[in-house]
Amino acid sequence: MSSLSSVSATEFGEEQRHVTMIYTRLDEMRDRERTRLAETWRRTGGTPEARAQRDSAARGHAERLARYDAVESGLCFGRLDPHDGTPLRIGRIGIHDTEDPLLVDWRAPAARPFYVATAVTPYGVARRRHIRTRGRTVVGLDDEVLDPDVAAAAASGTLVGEAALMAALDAHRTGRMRDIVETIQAEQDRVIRSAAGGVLVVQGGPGTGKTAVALHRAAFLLYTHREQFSARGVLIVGPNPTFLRYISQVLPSLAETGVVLATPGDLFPGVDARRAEPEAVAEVKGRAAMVEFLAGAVRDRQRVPAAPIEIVVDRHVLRLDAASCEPARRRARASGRLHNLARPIFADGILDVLAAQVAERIGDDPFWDDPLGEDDAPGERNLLNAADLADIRDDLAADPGVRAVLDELWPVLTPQRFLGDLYATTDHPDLRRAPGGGWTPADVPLLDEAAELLGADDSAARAAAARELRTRLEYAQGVLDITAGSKSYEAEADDEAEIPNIADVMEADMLAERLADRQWRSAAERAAADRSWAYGHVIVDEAQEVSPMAWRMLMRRCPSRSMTVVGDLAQTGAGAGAESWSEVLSPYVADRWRLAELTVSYRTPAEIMAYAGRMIPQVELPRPVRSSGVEPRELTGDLSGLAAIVAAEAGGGSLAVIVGAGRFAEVAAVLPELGQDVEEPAVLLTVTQAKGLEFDHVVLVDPEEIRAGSRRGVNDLYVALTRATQRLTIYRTGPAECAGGTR
Ligand SMILES: Nc1ncnc2c1ncn2[C@@H]1O[C@H](COP(=O)(O)OP(=O)(O)OP(=O)(O)O)[C@@H](O)[C@H]1O
Repeated sequence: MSSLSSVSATEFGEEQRHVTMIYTRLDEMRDRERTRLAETWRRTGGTPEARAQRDSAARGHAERLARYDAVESGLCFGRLDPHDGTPLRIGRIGIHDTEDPLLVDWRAPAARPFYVATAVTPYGVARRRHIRTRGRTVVGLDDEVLDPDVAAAAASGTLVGEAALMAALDAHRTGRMRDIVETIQAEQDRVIRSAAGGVLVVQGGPGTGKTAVALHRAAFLLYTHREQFSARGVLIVGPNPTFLRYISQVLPSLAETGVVLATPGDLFPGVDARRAEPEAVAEVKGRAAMVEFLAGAVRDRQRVPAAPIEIVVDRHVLRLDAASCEPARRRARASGRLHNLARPIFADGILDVLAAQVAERIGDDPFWDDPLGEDDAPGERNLLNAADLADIRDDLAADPGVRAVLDELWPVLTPQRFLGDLYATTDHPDLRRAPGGGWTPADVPLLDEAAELLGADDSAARAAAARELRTRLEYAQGVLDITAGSKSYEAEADDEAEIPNIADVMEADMLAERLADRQWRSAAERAAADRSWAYGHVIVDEAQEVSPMAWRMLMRRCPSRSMTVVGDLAQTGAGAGAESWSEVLSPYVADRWRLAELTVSYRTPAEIMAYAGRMIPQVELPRPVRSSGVEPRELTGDLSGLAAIVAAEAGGGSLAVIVGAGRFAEVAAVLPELGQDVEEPAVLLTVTQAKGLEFDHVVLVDPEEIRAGSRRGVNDLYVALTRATQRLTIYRTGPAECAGGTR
């Protein structure tokens, strides 16, 4: 077992000197970036390409500066003393002094023993030290001697850096999640450093650190595969904007900024899905059956006339009916193209039908079988040739009446128009709604599905891209010609003859590609604006809430299937949420996914966990790592009593009042000062809103109503019971005669 050792004043001083040296080096790095940034901005003018290069260089300097600022607090937090060799300091980023590492990045392989070494498996480490700092001052050192000879060395379940861990867990919550880089536990470290490829599912009860682990894994992957993942971007999906705000500071504090945080409702660029709708409707929209429903609705928009249609073109009355249009529809469908891309085939077929009717009227030769009388040879029945027919088709294609009929029979559709029209006309009772009024989060996967079914007529965009590529190629060729010219001139000096020139190492098309890649927007920004962007890695948090339709959309964003799926099936609240990971994943990766389980709850104290165990004995709970010494209390009273409790708690750490959705309005009326901004000291939330969050003190109103409130009421109650880090109050609103009383 590891043992704590006392630290002498000399050692304290030595540690302070080293920490000061690291900060001095950080200051130098910062100054250098600041100077470079200023120099870059001073460079003005030049070609558009030179300006773009300057912008991109400036962006790089600014990002590095921001990174150095972000790691200021707790820059160096650990030290490993090997049995032989020099000690290693572990910190938020790697810092070198000439050859030697002053500070090893926590993600580097050399830092790993800091998180996983135990007395049983010390990885060559004799001592592990947690360094606590305030500002730049060392305020505490916690040492563990990893001694395999100490008795009872088989202590499994040993907490790594227990003092530092307990200090972190007991700290007040602020409404912003903190990183756990100083106290990552061994089972968490294994998940964080798991290989990037394939789908990794991280299952664990509330408070086991799933979110924390997912975010640190993002930082680890970006560090380990920087090229690959910063070019394609990493997407982190969370259940709602409040949750994303709650976790938004973690990656910046780990000096990683190039990550896209989004809810599933944010993933259709150009659509702001804020409209609310009943859970039952969202559930219907999330079902896998919507795939067929939408596909059927697209086919329904590929029509033939139910009754004959007449179109007047140049005084000719032309007719279309089901029989004459059916071959065009068959041919368009058989092409296998998506709806919008198959429309030209359908239109061609219809124009053929109409052109034939016009030709029959104006080109018919009544004397075709006896053109000059007597025994003259028969001619063509129709006087028009192929060119005449083509002219007729062109005229028809431009005719507004014909175009209107084509739009009626096979309209070119955007996903928004298609879905809005479908909702307005469907006889599905849950889905029918008037046009307009915006989109809900559950509409977004349907818009995405519709986009896949409809296809974009991107011929104009492709032509523009081809034009741009030509321009880039010409420009690149120009650059190569100029540098090749300057080479032959400079090569007169012998010593420069060996210096390779850009024209020697790069073809024009390669250079053109580089120029295209070097965009001024970051990969994360470009990804967020592009529906068809393929991310390098996708992390889905609270993944149990994701509906089958939303999974389809997420999988489209990650064709490489390099994914981390984080959740707890026992907490599923959404009607369309998951009950089994294999059910969720098998359509995409069959059984090729791996499971990691987290078993220890770092949030919920033993007293609250035991209480939860009594309330919901059917749920298997994670093992709490600490106790608060405070038993949950049960109170009964009316709603004004609730207001009194909230008022009495003011200033005692973060507080959340959690209610079932059905009681929200009523409770909000008596607690008007409470909003939903989790950075405020006290908030009022529904269970769904509280998912993934935590507070020092939770007041849970009428738990039995939450349990009875939905098909997944037990899961909701489980979520609500496990949000507190210190204290839990159960408040039951009893009959009037109990008003204000407690029991
Ligand atoms: N190794 C650790 N060191 C310090 N704090 C930790 C550690 N692991 C988890 N925590 C803390 O425990 C709390 C719960 O973590 P987190 O929110 O990641 O759990 P979760 O499994 O996602 O919970 P839920 O299922 O409720 O969403 C957070 O405050 C987190 O910072």
